[in-house]
Amino acid sequence: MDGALSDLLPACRLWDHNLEVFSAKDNESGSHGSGKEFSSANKGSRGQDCQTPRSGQTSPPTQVPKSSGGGGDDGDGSRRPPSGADKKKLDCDRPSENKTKKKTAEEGESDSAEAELGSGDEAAGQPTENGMQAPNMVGAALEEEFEPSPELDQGRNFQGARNPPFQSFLEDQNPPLPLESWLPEGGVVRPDRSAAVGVMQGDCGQLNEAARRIDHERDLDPAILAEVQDGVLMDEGLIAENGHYIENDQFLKLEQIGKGAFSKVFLIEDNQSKKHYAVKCVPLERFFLYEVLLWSDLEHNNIGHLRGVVRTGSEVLLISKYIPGQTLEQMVTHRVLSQGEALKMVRPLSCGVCYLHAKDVVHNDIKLDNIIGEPCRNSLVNPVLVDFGCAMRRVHVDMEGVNQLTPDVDGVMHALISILQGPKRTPRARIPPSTDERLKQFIKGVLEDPERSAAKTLENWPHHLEEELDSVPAVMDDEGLDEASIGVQTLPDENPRPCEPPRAEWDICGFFD
Ligand SMILES: Nc1ncnc2c1ncn2[C@@H]1O[C@H](COP(=O)(O)OP(=O)(O)OP(=O)(O)O)[C@@H](O)[C@H]1O
Repeated sequence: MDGALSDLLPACRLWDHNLEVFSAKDNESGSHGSGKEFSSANKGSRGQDCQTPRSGQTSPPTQVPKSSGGGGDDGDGSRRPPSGADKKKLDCDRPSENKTKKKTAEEGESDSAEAELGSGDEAAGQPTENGMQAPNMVGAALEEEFEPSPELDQGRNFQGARNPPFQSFLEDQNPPLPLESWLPEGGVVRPDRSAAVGVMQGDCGQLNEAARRIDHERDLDPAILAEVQDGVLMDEGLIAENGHYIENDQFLKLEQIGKGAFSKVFLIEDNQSKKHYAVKCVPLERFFLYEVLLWSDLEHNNIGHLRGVVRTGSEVLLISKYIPGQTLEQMVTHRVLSQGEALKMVRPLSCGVCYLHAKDVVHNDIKLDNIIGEPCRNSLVNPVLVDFGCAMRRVHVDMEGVNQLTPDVDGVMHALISILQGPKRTPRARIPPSTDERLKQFIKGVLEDPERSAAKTLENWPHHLEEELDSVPAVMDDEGLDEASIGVQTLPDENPRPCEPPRAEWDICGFFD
């Protein structure tokens, strides 16, 4: 591995160089690209702390995407809506938009772009053959808001276009470099202005396109946003009507089933199909484009399925397949699993993680809270990984001393240990050293190899170990099991490390040496 790494050192520098460019762009614009390649996405964008590595964990360099289009960063990486000053700056950066507004004012017409644009459009708001609403007054206003400007067309608010030193650097090159050459492959381009506005049935590509559009829409006047929905549904059980997917009209909210830092998750029922889905409601300013781009084409038994994205007013609904059951976090507080059971649960989880890695997606936030235990026919549960808010695209250039899959390997190990610790969560509970060594070996083998398919993972899984450990209790109970025999150690109370993996023993980073 070392050899391969040193061979790649020149490439590392290239990557670092690109990182600078991406960081500059992202910091300025908050346009996150297609998720094709980037160093590290994190929930910093939504004010969460997942960029903080777990103790002792080596993490890839972190960049904090900031609010797009003039929105700011609160210092903690969280997004906030554009302030007055931001908006002013944004206005300066959008000459064509200013021009339009100025023209409107000069003509003494209504302040509202809708009024100006809507007049004479007789077909406005009428459903078309495909059930979509024809561009109406509001749609026209949206288009007006998206009046093209060179930099927006090349990659929204592209840093180079508004940064004179950077632009002159490009021009100074011999031959001069076009701005586009600095966009990452598949970088965010402005959505097609003729794209329909409303909610439609579509495929994964259309869903991603809608997500990009929604990401841009955060800059729009809330009054305009309130008038029209936008989004794509890609499940036959989610049925939009006349470009709408509205609570009570097209679906019913049944109950709240989860809560994130900035979101609430509800169980909904589609009014026509009567099918159930989970809907994560995120304020538009907290909408994280990468979450959708990286999640939308994932189809695996152990990965949640994104089925639709809809913006309603200033809220974005991420609609996914509903997974009945508790999170593993909730589960382990009520059940004590044997080591074998825990291992059986980690097996399909590892398959899901291998599937992700084979698709170059690193989840980056694997923990019991983000794994839902779907009841199966046998008494076990099928673990399903959700929440792609921290996910990142793996870059195919190695970084010095950092394996990009480490956070996920670490996450699976941590999950396994947390399951084994069970309800008691003794600060330093751990499995017996002999088992520890064997587990380390196969989890290392299974998860560090991005080429390994999920099927191969299953093939190589040490089923014998599961059987062997089936009868071995995972935690000491209140009656006081023999601590030595199950390898549980408890640190003194003054030094508690709840929910922390015992790093020294697992030495996960050491796997990659
Ligand atoms: N598809 C689903 N089916 C059932 N429950 C779900 C589903 N998706 C999410 N949940 C529940 O909602 C909780 C929060 O969801 P999720 O982890 O996606 O939000 P979050 O990322 O924590 O939110 P935020 O990004 O605002 O922090 C989960 O822990 C789970 O209990």
